[in-house]
Amino acid sequence: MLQSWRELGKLMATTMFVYTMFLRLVPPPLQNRIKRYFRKITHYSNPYIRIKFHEFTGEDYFMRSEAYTAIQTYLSEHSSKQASRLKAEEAKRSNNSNTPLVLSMDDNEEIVDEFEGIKVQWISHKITQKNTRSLSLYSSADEKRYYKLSFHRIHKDIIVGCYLNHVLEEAKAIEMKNRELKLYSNSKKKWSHIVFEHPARFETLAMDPRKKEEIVKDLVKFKNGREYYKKIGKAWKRGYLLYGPPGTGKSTMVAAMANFMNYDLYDLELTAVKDNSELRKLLINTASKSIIVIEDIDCSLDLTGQRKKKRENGKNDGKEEGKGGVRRGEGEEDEKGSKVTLSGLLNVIDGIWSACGGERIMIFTTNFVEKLDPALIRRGRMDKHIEFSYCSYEAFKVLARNYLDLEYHDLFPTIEKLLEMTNMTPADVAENLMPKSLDVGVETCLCNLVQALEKSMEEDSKKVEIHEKGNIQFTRE
Ligand SMILES: Nc1ncnc2c1ncn2[C@@H]1O[C@H](COP(=O)(O)OP(=O)(O)OP(=O)(O)O)[C@@H](O)[C@H]1O
Ligand SMILES: [Mg+2]
Repeated sequence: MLQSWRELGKLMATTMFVYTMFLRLVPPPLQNRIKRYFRKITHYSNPYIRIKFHEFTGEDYFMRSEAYTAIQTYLSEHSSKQASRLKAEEAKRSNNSNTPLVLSMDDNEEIVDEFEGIKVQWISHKITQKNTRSLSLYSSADEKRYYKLSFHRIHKDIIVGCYLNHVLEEAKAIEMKNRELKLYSNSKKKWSHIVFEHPARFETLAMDPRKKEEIVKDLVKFKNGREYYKKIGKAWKRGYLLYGPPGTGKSTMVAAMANFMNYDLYDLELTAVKDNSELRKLLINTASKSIIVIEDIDCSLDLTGQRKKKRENGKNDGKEEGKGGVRRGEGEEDEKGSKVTLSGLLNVIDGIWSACGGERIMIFTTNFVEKLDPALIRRGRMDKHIEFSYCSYEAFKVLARNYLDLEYHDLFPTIEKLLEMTNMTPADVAENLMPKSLDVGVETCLCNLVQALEKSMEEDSKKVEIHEKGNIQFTRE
């Protein structure tokens, strides 16, 4: 293919040369007519179609073309494998890319791309024009760049109809992959953001590997589920409830999910939301491909009882005051705190927000799942409930790998037994494994952990003793 393009190029160049020489010999009135005929002849004899995408468009060539940028992104992913002349530019910082440089094809370089078995050719052209008007001290020339796409006439419909769309979609996906993630938080009715740079990854998360794999599969299925959600007529949203004791990795899991999905994170502080309508506005203003997390949902709203429970001391209006001054009923006034209600939250999750296109994940975390209103966490709202518990031996092995670069040690079996006999959170195990100074060796760290586990066991047995004594006294009384 490339060979035939080259040959065709040579033939065209020779023909163009002969043609221009010939035009010079012809008197001007005849030139236009000859030009018209020549265009017709070349149109029928040349089987290839060429499309140019200029870098700058608009009347004064001031606007950078989005199509050009997208093509550049798309080709930079393919060109580094094919093109022999590349140019390097500094990459934007991103969680998923460790390479500081991005390679793309150099000017006047060409590559061949394939789509549904059809080969197309891309050439990056640079034209340098003398710029007499330029006041720049550094450059006296105007550089114009464009990409030229060539393909056989018979594939026109597929290339124009599908391939170009494919290029734009792929470019979007590449940009998403390489972008900086953002962490949004809400204050004064608005979202503000900072760059999200959390190192948590599924590989470093200490939990049962089977459970981890199940969660990863679930996320992948969700990510690729655009058509599926359309087919079943459900909004492309998924809810996760993460519950378990403090320090078991719930917040770490949220960060790992954001990194894995390459989604922005919206940390929604419900107690800072004035009322249901503000909540609605905030949620509508979240972007597609994002995770909205409400940490410690049991503390954010009073969602701990039945929604219809009546207040014992006051007028029985079917509403109750929440822990943070947040109420559970509709329309109740509270001058001090947030007036977000459980039903308000449910309405937003199920209502308008669900109708916002694009994939979004909502996560609630809590230490007390049993206190939550079942309506809030029923399947369909919180589709997947993930329990976080105390450190198992499998989880310990991940932490030992993370913190000490250790696959096995003679103390591992002792630690395994101790972990079966007492409860310690991954946060505490991690704290004990962390070397306290640079000269502390692996063995010292493991011994620290063994001691901490033994101490925890002693405390457990003391608690049992006190409990038993209490029971005995109670029965005597
Ligand atoms: N499963 C885990 N895997 C790896 N590190 C963990 C895990 N659990 C806890 N840690 C470590 O302990 C620290 C605290 O964990 P994290 O904040 O995720 O706990 P949490 O479950 O969100 O607690 P809380 O309920 O108090 O919010 C983390 O910074 C992390 O270093
Ligand atoms: Mg947390």
